[in-house]
Amino acid sequence: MSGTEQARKTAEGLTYLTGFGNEHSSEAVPGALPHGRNSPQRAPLGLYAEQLSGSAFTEPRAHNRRSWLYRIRPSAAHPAFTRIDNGSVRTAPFTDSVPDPNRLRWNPLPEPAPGTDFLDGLWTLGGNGDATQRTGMAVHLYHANSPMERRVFGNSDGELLIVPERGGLLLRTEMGLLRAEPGEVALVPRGVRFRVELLDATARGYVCENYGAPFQLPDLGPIGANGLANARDFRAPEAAYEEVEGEVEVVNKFCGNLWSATYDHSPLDVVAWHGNHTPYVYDLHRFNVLGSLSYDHPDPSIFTVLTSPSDTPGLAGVDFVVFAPRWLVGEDTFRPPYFHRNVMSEYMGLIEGAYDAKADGFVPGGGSLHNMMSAHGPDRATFDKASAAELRPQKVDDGLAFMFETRWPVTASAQAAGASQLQTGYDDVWQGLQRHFRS
Ligand SMILES: O=C(O)Cc1cc(O)ccc1O
Ligand SMILES: [Fe+2]
Repeated sequence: MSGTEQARKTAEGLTYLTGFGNEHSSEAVPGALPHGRNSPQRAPLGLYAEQLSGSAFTEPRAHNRRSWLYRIRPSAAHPAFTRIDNGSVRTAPFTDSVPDPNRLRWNPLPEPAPGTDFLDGLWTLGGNGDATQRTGMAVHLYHANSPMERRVFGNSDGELLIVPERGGLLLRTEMGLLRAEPGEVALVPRGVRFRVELLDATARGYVCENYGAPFQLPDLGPIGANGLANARDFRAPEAAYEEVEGEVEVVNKFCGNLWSATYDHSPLDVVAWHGNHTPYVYDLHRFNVLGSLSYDHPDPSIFTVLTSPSDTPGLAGVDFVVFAPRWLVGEDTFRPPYFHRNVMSEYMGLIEGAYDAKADGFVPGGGSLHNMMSAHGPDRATFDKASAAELRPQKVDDGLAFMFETRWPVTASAQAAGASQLQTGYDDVWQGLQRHFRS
C-alpha cells in the first residue's frame, strides 16, 4: 500500500469528540486518564502528566484554555534546539517590504519540487502585527507532495487555521488524528505538535496563522441561539499515540525562526488527554448561511465562522469568513458584493469554483489582497451582468470562497510582492465601468 493509501485508510476509520471549546477527555488505552485529579503522585500506566497552557493561568474562565496530557515521555526530555533555514516561512513584523495600498491578486503557487512536505511547502504571503507581542496574523499558502516523515512541527507563535484547497490532509497531532479535506478547515492550537500526511498525491491550500487571541465562535446577537457555525459541528480528535523510537526531527517556529532538535523518540506519544486546548476540524458545508430576505446585500460579517477578538469589542484581530452556497432573493437589489472601501484589510482565497464578485482571474489556490481603504468590489463584467439581471430567487452554489479579514493592514512579504504568480493588470478588472450619470 502506498503512503497515501495507508493514510486514507487510517483517515476513513477516524471517530471524533464533538463540540466547540468543550472540556473533552479521551484515552487511547483504557485506564490511562487519572480520575479525580490531574497530577496524581504516579500517573496511570507509568505515563507522565503534563499541562499545556493556551491561556495565562489567570484568564477568565470563559477564555481559559489548557489541556492535560498523559504521555510516554514528558516534553521536557529533549536536546537543545538549533536554528535551521526558515525556508519560505516569514513572520510579522514584515520589514522586508513596504505595505502596498494597491489591489493585489496572485495565481496559485507553482508546483513544488519532488519530496516537498507540508512544512517545506509553507510559503508566507504576508501579514501584520508582531508575533512576539501576540498580535496580528500571517497568511501562508502551502503546496506539498510528500508526507512529513520522522518530522514533527509545533508553532509557538500562534494557532494555525489550515484551509485545504486541493488534496486531503491527515493531521497527526499530540491529541490524536484529524482528517481535513478541501471544504473543511482544521485548527492546530498554539504549541500543539503535529505531523501532516497526504491523502492524495499533492496537497495545496491556505493557512491563517493567528498570533492573537484564539479563534472563537462569534456572538450571535439578535440571530439567536443557533446559526452560522454551530458548536456541535466542530470535531476534536480522540487520543492516539505513536511509539516511535529513534531519530525524529522536531521543528519549532519560535518568534519567527525555525528551530530544530533531533529527539530519540516521537513526541506524538500522548496516550490520554483532557482539556479544551485542542485541535479541531470543521466542515464548511455545515455552515448555516443567513442573509437578507428582503433587500440589500448584507455585510459579510454575517458569514463569520470564527473570530479572533482584539482588545476593542467588535474589532477583530482576524475573522475567518466563508462564502458558502446560498440563495439570493433580495428585491430591487444589486446582489453581488457591493463597491466598497473598508478600514479592515481583506485577504480572500478560493477553495473551489468561482466567486460571485469576480467573473475571472480569481482562481482556486490563488488569492487577492484588498488592503485597508483600497477600493474594490464587483469587476466590470459582474457589475454589468448583475445590474441587468432579472431578480428571480437565485442559488449561488458554484463555489466556496473565504476571507481572512483583519483590523490591521497586511504587508505582503518581499517574496509575495516579487512573485511571478503576482498578477499584473489586476486594476484593469475595474476599467471600462461606464459613466451612466444623467443630470
Ligand atoms: O470584497 C469582497 O469580495 C468581500 C466582501 C463580500 C461582501 O459580500 C461584502 C463586502 C466584502 O468586503
Ligand atoms: Fe471587500
